[in-house]
Amino acid sequence: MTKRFRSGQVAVDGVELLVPRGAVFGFLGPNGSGKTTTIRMLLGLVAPTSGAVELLGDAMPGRAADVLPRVGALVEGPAFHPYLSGRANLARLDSVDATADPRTARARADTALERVGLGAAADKRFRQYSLGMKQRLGLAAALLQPRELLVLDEPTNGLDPQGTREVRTLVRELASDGTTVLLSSHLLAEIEQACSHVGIMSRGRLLRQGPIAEVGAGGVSTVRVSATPSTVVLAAQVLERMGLTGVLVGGADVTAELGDAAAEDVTAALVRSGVAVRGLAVTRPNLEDTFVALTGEGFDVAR
Ligand SMILES: Nc1ncnc2c1ncn2[C@@H]1O[C@H](COP(=O)(O)OP(=O)(O)OP(=O)(O)O)[C@@H](O)[C@H]1O
Repeated sequence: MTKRFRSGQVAVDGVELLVPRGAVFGFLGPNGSGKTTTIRMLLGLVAPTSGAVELLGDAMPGRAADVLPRVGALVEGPAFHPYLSGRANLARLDSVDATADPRTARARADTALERVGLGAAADKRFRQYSLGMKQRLGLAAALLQPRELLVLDEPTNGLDPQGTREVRTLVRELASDGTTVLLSSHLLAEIEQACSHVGIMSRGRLLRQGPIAEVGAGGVSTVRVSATPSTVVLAAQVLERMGLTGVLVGGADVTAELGDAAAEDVTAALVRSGVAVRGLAVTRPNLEDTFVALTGEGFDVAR
C-alpha cells in the first residue's frame, strides 16, 4: 500500500507487510518512518492512496464490520472520558460492543485491568491517570475480549521500566495463547526481546521483513584473532591466504571479515602455521547492526 497525503508527502511507499498468523511481529522504524500511517491503513482508519489491505484474510475496509471485532487495537489511545474512572471507561467501551455479553461486563473489565496492572487504580478518574496509566488503560481496552489479532502502536510509550517489562510479558502470554500480535516500536531492545518477526521501516519504505534471526543475520560476521607481537603478521597472512577480506592488524590482534569460512578452520590453519593464538572471537551482526546499517546512524527525523 501507498499513502500520499494532501501535502504531497508519501508517508508510506509501496509497503507489503506480511504478518504470519501466530507471529509477534515487531514493526520497527525511526520516528516519522510511516509506522502509524501503515497501521491506520490496516485498521481502515485512513484509506490508502493505492493498494489493498487484507486483515485476517478479509479485505479491508470492505469487510471491516466482520473483521474488526476479531482485532484488538491500541492506536493513539482511544477516546477515554476524563471524568470517568478507568473501570467505568472500560464498561462504556464494552457496552458498545455488540458481541459482548452485558452480564459478564464487570468481570471482563476487572480482568483486563488486572492484566495491565491497573487493578489498584481502577476507580481513579482517567484525568488523574499518569501517561503510563493512560497507556495501560488503552491496552486494557484492547484486551477486553479475546482477539485473533492485536495491533499495538508503540504500546510501551510513556511506561516505566516495570511497565515495559509487564507489557513484554503480556505480549508473550497473548502470543502463547495463539494471538497474532503486530507491535510497532522505535526501540530495538523491545523488539528483540518480544518478537518472533520483524519489519524495518525507513522513510516510508519497508526495507526488510522476516523472522528476527534471519533479518538480524543479514550482515557480515567478523573474526578477531589475538596473537603475539611476533606472530601477528603471520596470522594476517594466514587469514589472507584463506581468502578472508578486510584483514587488519592492530597491536597483537588481527581482524577480518569471516565470510563463508568456519571459525574452527581458521583456528586450525593459524595453529598449523605456527601462530601463537591467544584468543579467537567471532562477532555476528545483531538486529541493531542491521537496523543502523539500513536506516542510518543519524539522530534527525527524516522529514
Ligand atoms: N495526516 C497527515 N497529514 C500529513 N502528513 C502526515 C499525516 N500523518 C502523518 N504524516 C507524515 O507522514 C510521515 C510518517 O508519519 P507516521 O506517523 O506514520 O510515522 P511513525 O513511523 O509512526 O513515527 P513515530 O514513531 O514518530 O510515531 C511523517 O513525516 C508525518 O509527518
